[in-house]
Amino acid sequence: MTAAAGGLGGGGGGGATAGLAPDVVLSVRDLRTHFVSRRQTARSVDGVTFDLKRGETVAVVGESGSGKSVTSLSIMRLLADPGRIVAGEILHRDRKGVVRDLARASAREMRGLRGTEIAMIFQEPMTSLNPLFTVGDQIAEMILLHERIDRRAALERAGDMLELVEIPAARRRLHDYPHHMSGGMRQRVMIALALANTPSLLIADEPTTALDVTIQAQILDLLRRLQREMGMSILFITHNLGVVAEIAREVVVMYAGRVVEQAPVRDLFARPRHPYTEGLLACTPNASRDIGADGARRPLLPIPGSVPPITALPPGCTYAPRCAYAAPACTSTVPPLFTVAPAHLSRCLRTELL
Ligand SMILES: Nc1ncnc2c1ncn2[C@@H]1O[C@H](COP(=O)(O)OP(=O)(O)OP(=O)(O)O)[C@@H](O)[C@H]1O
Repeated sequence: MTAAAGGLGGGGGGGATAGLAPDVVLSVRDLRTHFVSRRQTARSVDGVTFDLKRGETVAVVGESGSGKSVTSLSIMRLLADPGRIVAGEILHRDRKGVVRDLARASAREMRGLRGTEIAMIFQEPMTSLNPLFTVGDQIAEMILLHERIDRRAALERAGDMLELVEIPAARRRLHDYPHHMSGGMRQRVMIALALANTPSLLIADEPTTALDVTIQAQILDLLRRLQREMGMSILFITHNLGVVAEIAREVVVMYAGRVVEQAPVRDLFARPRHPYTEGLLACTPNASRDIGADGARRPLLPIPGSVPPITALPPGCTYAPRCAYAAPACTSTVPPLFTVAPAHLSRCLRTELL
């Protein structure tokens, strides 16, 4: 694969970059990531498009298997074999204003970008933390990878990072091993590690899913504060629409590898326009929606059925087999994304019914 950075670098024009607004840090354009084997093709991500502005948060939401993680791993270029980006662009603007198409960046360029410009946090902190080293050493090591300072200065900075993520007695905890810490504290250490080099983009893949509700709220608060202070952009991956309302300004709803609805958070909650989003909202615990006009609690209703296997999608709208509004036309045509309101897209032939 050839490096495209030279051609796009500097934001000096050139086809793709020319259309990138100056406040956009990440522009994913018609991304297609497939897993092709001799027996079958999994179109795990099939035409995903969204923009993420500086200092803002976009949430990607959907049930298990909808393609959220494959989208984030495509951006990081950490796809497992035989996963390949087969089409589309992933334009990223670094802190110096240089725009690269990550879909075409070389492995060497990606190594330089991961951890400095683009960082990732996961549901399970132990996927990022090494059990054999103290948390201080791990954060210092991350800083030393990208900065020419001495070890003592790096450890000092690691202490600052632990303070930044509000770990009590931070400097003393530098010498702890990850397994000495609670799940919530480990998640804070992972955030410190991810933010050690002040990335322009943080990808957070279900970072609060494994935590109890109180700790979850604290971690979301922390991410919001750090985002305000550091000005980074966050791509937040979750299956939980309740969390989306807390953190994001814009939502991308995915189903079976495709975007089915995309809108500012408020509009999506006020008036979901795709039956799948309506279904997700109906099974999301949320105070304002759980209580009906009569004051009675509404039951949370799961969406019937499950996401179809990505290698055997039904023809037409892939949600039609589960959809209460499905009409005969839905099973013959893949609907395009319709603009149903300003900045609000829905991939449904019957959007007007909602
Ligand atoms: N290595 C792989 N080989 C083949 N198919 C894969 C591979 N990795 C992912 N897929 C398929 O891609 C589809 C999307 O998976 P993905 O992990 O992105 O879903 P997700 O929405 O993130 O779900 P979850 O919330 O469970 O992580 C799934 O159908 C999955 O089976």
